[in-house]
Amino acid sequence: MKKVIEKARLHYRKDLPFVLFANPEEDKLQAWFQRDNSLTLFKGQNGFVFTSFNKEQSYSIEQSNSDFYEEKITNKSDDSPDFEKPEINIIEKKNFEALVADSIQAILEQQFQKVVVSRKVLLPISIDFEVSFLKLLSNYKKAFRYLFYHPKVGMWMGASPEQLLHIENNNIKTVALAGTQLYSENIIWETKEKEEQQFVTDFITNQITSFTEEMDISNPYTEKAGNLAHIKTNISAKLVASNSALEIVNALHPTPAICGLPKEPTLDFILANEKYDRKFYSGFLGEWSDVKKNLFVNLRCMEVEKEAVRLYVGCGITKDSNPEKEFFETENKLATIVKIIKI
Ligand SMILES: C=C(O[C@@H]1C=C(C(=O)O)C=C[C@H]1O)C(=O)O
Repeated sequence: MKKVIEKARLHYRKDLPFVLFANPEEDKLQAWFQRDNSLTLFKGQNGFVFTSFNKEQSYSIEQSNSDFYEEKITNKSDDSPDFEKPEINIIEKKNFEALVADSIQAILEQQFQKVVVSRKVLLPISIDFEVSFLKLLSNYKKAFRYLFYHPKVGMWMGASPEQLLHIENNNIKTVALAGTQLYSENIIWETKEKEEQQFVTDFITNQITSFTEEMDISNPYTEKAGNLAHIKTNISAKLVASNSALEIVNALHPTPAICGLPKEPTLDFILANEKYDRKFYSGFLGEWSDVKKNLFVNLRCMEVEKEAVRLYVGCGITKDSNPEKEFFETENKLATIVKIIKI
């Protein structure tokens, strides 16, 4: 594993693009190191895809222009002290609660049924990205863990609990994930959370129906993600046409797990009201090849700069939401990613 981390350090010093990633439940670290610093648009070619929330930026670390490495993850769970979560900023809290209140109002006016609003938290610190990524790897084994760097895009890392799409041998798999609370032994979900998650399941199954047959939809169940719990439904089916993957991604993204229902008015609402650019947060990323597509939603992530990190968090709003409760939900999500920071 040292080899990949050292190679990443050298590549970073040379300002060359790379991505390191580990699939959920796998103790295998995979890496693509690009041979030059070109910024390549994603057009369905083999490689690693990195796409922004608004799809305006969609890039590929192309297989044909990169060296691939794979190593067993050997670092043990890191029990060094966690980075302390910053104190709550009263202005940020008020602003976010006002955004949630506006969202509820729009829902009551029947502009849409559910919207996911988010915020960004700036920490003026310089982090050790190698150690932080190692901590992320060992702390969130059930998540899709990654570190992406491109000199023309920046550095991002995260531990996503949410698969957008998996396609292999004409079998398609995805999930509907929503509803959040702190993890405990006996979790009870309220109607609000169940409804919020059902919106996602219905949207996804609707969007993929015309591309698939023999769809199988699991019952919703509780899924642990770090110290949080979500409601999850597994959806699988067979593809009716083998070259429809790009169309399916377009039909799915952005799902109501990170945007809203219906898609268009909620996207407009987010762009008009969040008042910041989500960039790659809640976009999608992952492997894309002729044999396999394995994409995840970019959640529980941060953007790493030389002297600052930006953390991105959001939550789903329905008519029954409570602004302060939703703010604390984003604080809990923040805690999962802040934990892995090493300065
Ligand atoms: C938007 C985020 O997470 C999404 C929203 C959730 C919710 O509203 O409960 C739960 C899981 C994710 O689908 C985030 O982590 O920033």
